[in-house]
Amino acid sequence: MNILVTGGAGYIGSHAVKHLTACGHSVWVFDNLVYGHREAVDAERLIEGDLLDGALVESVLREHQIEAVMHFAAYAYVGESVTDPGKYYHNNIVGTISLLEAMRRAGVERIVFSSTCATYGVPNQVPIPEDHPQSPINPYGYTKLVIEQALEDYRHAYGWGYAALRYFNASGAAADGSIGEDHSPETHLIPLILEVALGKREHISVFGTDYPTPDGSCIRDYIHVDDLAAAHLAALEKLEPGSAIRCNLGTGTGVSVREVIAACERATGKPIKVVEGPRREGDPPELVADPAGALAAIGWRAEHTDIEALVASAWRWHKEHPNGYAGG
Ligand SMILES: NC(=O)c1ccc[n+]([C@@H]2O[C@H](COP(=O)([O-])OP(=O)(O)OC[C@H]3O[C@@H](n4cnc5c(N)ncnc54)[C@H](O)[C@@H]3O)[C@@H](O)[C@H]2O)c1
Ligand SMILES: O=c1ccn([C@@H]2O[C@H](COP(=O)(O)OP(=O)(O)O[C@H]3O[C@H](CO)[C@H](O)[C@H](O)[C@H]3O)[C@@H](O)[C@H]2O)c(=O)[nH]1
Repeated sequence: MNILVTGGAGYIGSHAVKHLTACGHSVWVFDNLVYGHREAVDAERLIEGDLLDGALVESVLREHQIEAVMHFAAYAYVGESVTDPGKYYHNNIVGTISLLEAMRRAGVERIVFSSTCATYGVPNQVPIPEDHPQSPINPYGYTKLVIEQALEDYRHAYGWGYAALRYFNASGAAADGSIGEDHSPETHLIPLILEVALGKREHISVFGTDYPTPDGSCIRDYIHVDDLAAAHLAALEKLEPGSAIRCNLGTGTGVSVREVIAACERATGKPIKVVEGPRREGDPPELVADPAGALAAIGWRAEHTDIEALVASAWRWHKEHPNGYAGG
């Protein structure tokens, strides 16, 4: 299939591109490289451009006879979305509508969209099933919820098939060590801990030790990027005209911040200095996916379920690329 991957030079998108290509699909990457990395993808498959340029997107869709879009491109810093909401509403909503309209003009009617567990807000039930109310607590989560609704409206109006995949905490790196996580600035827990192991950072702060969890730190569901990539293809293969797939992508197992730190110590063989800090605003105590919906909807379940092995895959990338892609 001819597939356009927006945001394909970013962390999760580049892993999806690698997987789709390995499975024999013809993949084109559309990325403005604001946060993405040229080195993360095959240069011949990279189209540099912005989603807000609808005419360019339309011409790319037509030229490469694109049959389906995987849409990863977005801004994804929760904290920044609170302090600079316009940046998020503009890029994530206006940018996506620009993409959808270009697809409409070019006659492309299948899309797999990167949504997030942040659309649930503070859950009233854990593990979280797909029919849990969606009530985001930050602008980032709202932008993703708006697009979920837009996709439903396009399905209703035009008979499109779409999948909204709500990821939990994307983590890990490709098994062959070729690509990995390189966000700048980095805010995610695992790469920050690994920077301590590399000697680039003095300590890791635990954001809150008084949560109502067994060890007092927050619990999350860490899902390997290779599993996310496989889920995207599984969802795409299920898409029919008029079909709507909404599923959580997680392992179903919660891991606390302290447990992640301990797994990093084991995987790296290095002691990690920990500083206990206050809670970070907007962090729900526990976010864990109910994975049953994804198994039923797209026949997918996470294969990387061991946190130490997941961290080890990330460690391989960070050890070999201590300065990320910039270091070669
Ligand atoms: N990282 C996570 O844990 C997580 C969890 C849930 C959902 N998501 C979602 O998954 C997607 C990918 O996340 P990621 O961690 O790989 O982020 P990332 O920043 O590494 O990748 C996003 C890519 O999109 C590109 N981009 C952004 N706006 C663009 C635009 N207007 N036009 C063209 N390209 C544009 C960026 O340059 C970047 O390469 C995002 O939509 C994010 O909201 C991520
Ligand atoms: O230095 C740090 C960084 C994080 N944490 C904690 O580690 C856990 C994971 O934090 P991350 O920042 O790695 O991930 P989030 O759970 O905040 O964010 C993830 O889930 C969000 C939805 O809530 C968004 O989708 C976002 O893109 C995705 O990375 C949280 O409990 C956080 O408080 C720390 O204790 N110290």
